[in-house]
Amino acid sequence: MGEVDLAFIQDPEHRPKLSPIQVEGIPIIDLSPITNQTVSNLSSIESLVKEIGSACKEWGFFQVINHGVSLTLRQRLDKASRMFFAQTLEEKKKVSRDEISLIGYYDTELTKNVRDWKEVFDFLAKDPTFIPASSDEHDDRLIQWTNASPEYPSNFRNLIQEYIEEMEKLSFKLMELIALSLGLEAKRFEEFFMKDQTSFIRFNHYPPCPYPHLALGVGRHKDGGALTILAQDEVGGLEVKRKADQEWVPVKPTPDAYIINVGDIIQVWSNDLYESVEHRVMVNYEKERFSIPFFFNPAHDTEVKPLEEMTNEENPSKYRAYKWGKFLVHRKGSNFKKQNEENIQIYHYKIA
Ligand SMILES: O=C(O)CCC(=O)C(=O)O
Ligand SMILES: [Fe+2]
Repeated sequence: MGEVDLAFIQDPEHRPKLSPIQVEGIPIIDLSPITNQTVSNLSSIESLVKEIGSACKEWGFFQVINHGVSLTLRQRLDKASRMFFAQTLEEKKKVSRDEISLIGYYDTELTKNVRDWKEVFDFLAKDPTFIPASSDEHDDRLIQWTNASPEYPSNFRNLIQEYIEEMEKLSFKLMELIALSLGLEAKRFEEFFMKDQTSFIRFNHYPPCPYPHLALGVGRHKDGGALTILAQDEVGGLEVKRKADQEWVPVKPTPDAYIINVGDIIQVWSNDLYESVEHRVMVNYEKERFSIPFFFNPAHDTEVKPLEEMTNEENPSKYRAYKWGKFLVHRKGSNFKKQNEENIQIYHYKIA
């Protein structure tokens, strides 16, 4: 691709700095106190809970090590994902997203109306997943999203399913730690994810880009769900907007670590105590990059609003309730088609 395709070009204020500042990055948290154990013995994990709480408050992002997810499994999945993307476009399009089931392969995703320099393959944790038929609040119809099953590599589907189980286990543990850090019962969030979860995993491939100073792999955005668990490879490119000074800070790859970020739903549940932080992905002139985020999302009919325990007379609820499924459908629509307005954001539900 020699010529610049304008669809990918970011407005000047959103273009990346190719040599980002080298600074102390997001905290690295050692999960060994809870690996292979239940989060029941509060005293042994007190300092871990504090670390999680400060990371959520100060950064909205952290990395975890000693998380209990098998490295071999991660490596096998990573290899399978590379094999999948190395196929011809024609092969990959056999498992394309369609207008009904917005899950599968896609290479023309937009973030805030600018095209991302990437191709993706999405796979649901629960098949089928129930989703509202439209974002119209008066429309009660539901549809089902289902997974497309890639034929190649032949073990891809099984590996994905095995890995999703690990991601779910880790997500539940992290949600318990986050609940404790907010002064809530460890299992406070469990009910939202027990039935009809809308979680999904995404395989991202960012090919080398001839104009990395103008385009982004993923434009600046906040994750709309509850929690994201990201595996990035050794190339690097993820940047997080540091809350302290609004600088874009690179997240340096740490071998076998997962990057965790709080999504919009936790921001609302916590009544803004924790914030869903903006991030973006830079692309690279020479190197391709792969990443695998797992988006831990509640059931479509979850009514998202600040938890009662997080509000009181001095600190009233900062958001009106909204239905997660409606938000998700609205957001997905804007990733699919260019729109004349900004895509849906939680601040649209903010009580002034
Ligand atoms: O590839 C990455 O490092 C992050 C991707 C991301 O932020 C997303 O897919 O929401
Ligand atoms: Fe993201």
